[in-house]
Amino acid sequence: MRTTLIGSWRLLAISWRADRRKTLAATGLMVAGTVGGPLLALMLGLMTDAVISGHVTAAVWYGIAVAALAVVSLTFAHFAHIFYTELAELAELEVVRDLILLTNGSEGIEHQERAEYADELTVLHRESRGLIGALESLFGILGLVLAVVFTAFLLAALNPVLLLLPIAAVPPLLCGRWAESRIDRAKTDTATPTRIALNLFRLSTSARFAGELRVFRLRDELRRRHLREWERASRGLVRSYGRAAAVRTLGQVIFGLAYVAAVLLVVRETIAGRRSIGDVVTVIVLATQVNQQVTAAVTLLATLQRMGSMLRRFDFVRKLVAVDHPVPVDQAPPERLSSGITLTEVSFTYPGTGEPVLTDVSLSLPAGASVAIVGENGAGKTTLVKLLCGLYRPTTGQILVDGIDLRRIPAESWREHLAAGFQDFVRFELLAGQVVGLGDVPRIGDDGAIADALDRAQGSDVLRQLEQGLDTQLGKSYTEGTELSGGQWQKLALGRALMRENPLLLVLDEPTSALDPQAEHRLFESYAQQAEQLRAGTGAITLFVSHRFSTVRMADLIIVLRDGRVVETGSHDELMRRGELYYDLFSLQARAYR
Ligand SMILES: Nc1ncnc2c1ncn2[C@@H]1O[C@H](COP(=O)(O)OP(=O)(O)OP(=O)(O)O)[C@@H](O)[C@H]1O
Repeated sequence: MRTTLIGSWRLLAISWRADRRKTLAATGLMVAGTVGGPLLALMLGLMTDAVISGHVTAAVWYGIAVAALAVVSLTFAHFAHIFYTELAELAELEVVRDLILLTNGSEGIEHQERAEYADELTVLHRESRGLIGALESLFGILGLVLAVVFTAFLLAALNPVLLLLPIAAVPPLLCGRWAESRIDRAKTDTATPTRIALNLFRLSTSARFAGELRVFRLRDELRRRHLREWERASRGLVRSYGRAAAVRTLGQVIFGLAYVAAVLLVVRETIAGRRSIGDVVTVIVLATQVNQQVTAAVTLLATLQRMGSMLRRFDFVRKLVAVDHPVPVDQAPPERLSSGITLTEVSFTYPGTGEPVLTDVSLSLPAGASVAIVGENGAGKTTLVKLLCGLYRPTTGQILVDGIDLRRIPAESWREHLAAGFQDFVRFELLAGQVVGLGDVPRIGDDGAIADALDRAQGSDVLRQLEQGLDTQLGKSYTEGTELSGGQWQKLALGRALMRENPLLLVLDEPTSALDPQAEHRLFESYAQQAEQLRAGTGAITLFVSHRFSTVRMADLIIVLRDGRVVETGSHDELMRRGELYYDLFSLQARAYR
């Protein structure tokens, strides 16, 4: 009940924030529409008595009142609906915006690794579509409360025993609430298979994976898996829907018996001459309305309860996303790096996993240096990069930027001083210029800056191949969209990484994996120049992760990772002289290319 009440209050607040005038209008219309019902029952009774006693004028006026009230109760709800729909659209926009902010506006991305976060988000996405129904239910309930009070008053005036009729409405309400909470629990229990089934469906229908799916003949396998997960989810849901329906029916049967008893009571009093025929008409109509009110209340409360649960889920997700700050966040990042970035005994374990991915990493990345991180697959290179970008926080140990604990620098401010090209870069389906310009949003329309960044990323050739240059729409989602090759997308992503002119840290995580050897070579020459400029400008560190040792050797400092530990650091020459892991990896690759 608490969840429903709090949820209703919050829903009303969302609606009020969205549009006060429309909220008031919708409430007024709904209240008038629902109170019209019991009034109509009263007028019908009075009209019947007027007809029987031969008071024609009174009967006509009562008849007009009945007609007017019938129009009010039948039509006002429709007018109110127009307002709800608009309000619900605005409210849904607010909820969707909150969802996007919750997912992307947080400090780190730890929460996105957690299964319970993904499950809650799956349910939230689905439930947020029900806002129109929820708002309608909320206003409907407000009107119903008034209608029930008014009906109870009229029934009590006829015979106080009839007040038991609304009381008999309590069992269906309780049964309805119980049923709804079972359904809610079933949704949470089945969120994991639902999410997996949705992912498999996306995988099976996405054009991006179509080639691989066909080559490996995965269609049937994916379909089988999708079906299995879907059946797991729907079996749980169907079972809970069945139980819920049985319990709801039980509640309605209890009320039905009370309804029959109430009508029989008034009929008996009328036969005994203590009541008029008009009273019987009034009671029959009122009792029918109580039945409708109860059925409506059960349905509306169920919707509200569902919405209350959705808003509670929001709070749960907010808590998951919230980051506790063990140290005050009170430092600005330096405008220029003077000493560099230091890691002291940094260890990191991904949320929800037991094994550390990085262990006791202590490093000094000097200001202005170009640094390469190498190591076998799974050694922890990308994880280290993500820690430096502030996407995760070390489980233990510290990262210091010119002596300032990174945790004390607001995440947003730190990221403003980063430029990054990731291994799993995003293929934004936008205009080509925007795909690059997103790297520095304030300059997204600055064609000169975009062309310059692309030039430094050795990606100007991509532009020349596009018919409308920077204004070419990219992506297969558009009929007119141009699709690019993997390497072309990567060049644009690199251009995006180079849009920011004065970063403190330029991160390039396998920036050349999709490029041909010539393009790669030109790119690294260009990086060397940029690293030089950045060194002179902001003292920035250029950090890149690469498996290609011919490029790695250019770095001032090479860090060799193995199983999450730093096993060697030094320049290419130093590491070659040492003759350990770096020497082995380098020699192996050199032999393979010979
Ligand atoms: N999001 C994640 N959740 C849990 N474990 C993860 C996650 N991402 C990576 N790992 C694990 O962390 C380890 C290091 O991964 P990481 O991506 O940092 O390696 P890498 O050195 O960059 O590898 P590669 O050269 O293949 O890109 C791997 O064992 C991987 O399974």
